[in-house]
Amino acid sequence: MSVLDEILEGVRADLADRQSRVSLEQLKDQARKAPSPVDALAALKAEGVSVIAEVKRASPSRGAMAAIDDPAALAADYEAGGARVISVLTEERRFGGSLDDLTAVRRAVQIPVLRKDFVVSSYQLWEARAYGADLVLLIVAALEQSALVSLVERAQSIGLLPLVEIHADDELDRAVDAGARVIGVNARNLGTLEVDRSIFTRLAPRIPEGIVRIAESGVRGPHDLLAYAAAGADAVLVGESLVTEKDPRAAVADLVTAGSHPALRGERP
Ligand SMILES: O=P(O)(O)OC[C@@H](O)[C@@H](O)c1c[nH]c2ccccc12
Repeated sequence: MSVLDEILEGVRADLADRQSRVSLEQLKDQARKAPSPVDALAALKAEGVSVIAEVKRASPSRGAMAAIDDPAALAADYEAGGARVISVLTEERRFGGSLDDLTAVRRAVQIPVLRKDFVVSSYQLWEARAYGADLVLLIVAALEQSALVSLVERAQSIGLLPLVEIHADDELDRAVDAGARVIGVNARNLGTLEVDRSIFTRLAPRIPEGIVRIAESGVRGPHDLLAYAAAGADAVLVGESLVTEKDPRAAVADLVTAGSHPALRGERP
């Protein structure tokens, strides 16, 4: 079984448990009372390379990574450093996240917040909204095409912007067919956990004009951001190198400075 399959098994079990405790009607009610969504598309399309800074305690590839006692304070630091979006891992078993982290972060920042999880059901979209997310990750490799299509539509209909994640050519076609307006290329293969940054370089030129292109994983500092930018990234998603930093605010600011260099303006190879 691949790592992704193992993760999905745990995700489905935890989801069934939550569904037995909280009805969809209750969730929808909570979602109606949540703060209205922030315009995440505008944030991602703003000038320069947008930095999406991630709150992540652990991962299957690294194990425990950072303690993060106060995710809200970390997110506020990211925002102060110039991040345009905050990504919050909510998967519990392998990434050490929670929906409570999502709410804590939502309350601490003004910028859009992404629920980073393994979404397999529209129930999780309502959760994302109920706990304050503006964007939701949809991983093509984890979904049948019909499920991907309906989750993209459902997410949009409840005010969530879907970030559709791919790792291979056929997945790009599926993401475009599903109507994705924002596509993330994950340099990490979720089957094997290996990182290969050249995958973004290879896939980005094939992403149709008008779709936001995000490079995910493997950004260790400004140098990697610039390489992704040169390959056409509108935004980068950065986790490990920020959560393990002593001064995450300064680390984000360094990335933002690199990403706002005038030489990058209008770049779209
Ligand atoms: O920690 P990194 O290498 O900066 O990567 C961040 C992010 O791309 C990674 O956490 C991620 C990308 N896609 C995912 C899907 C599920 C869980 C995690 C991820």
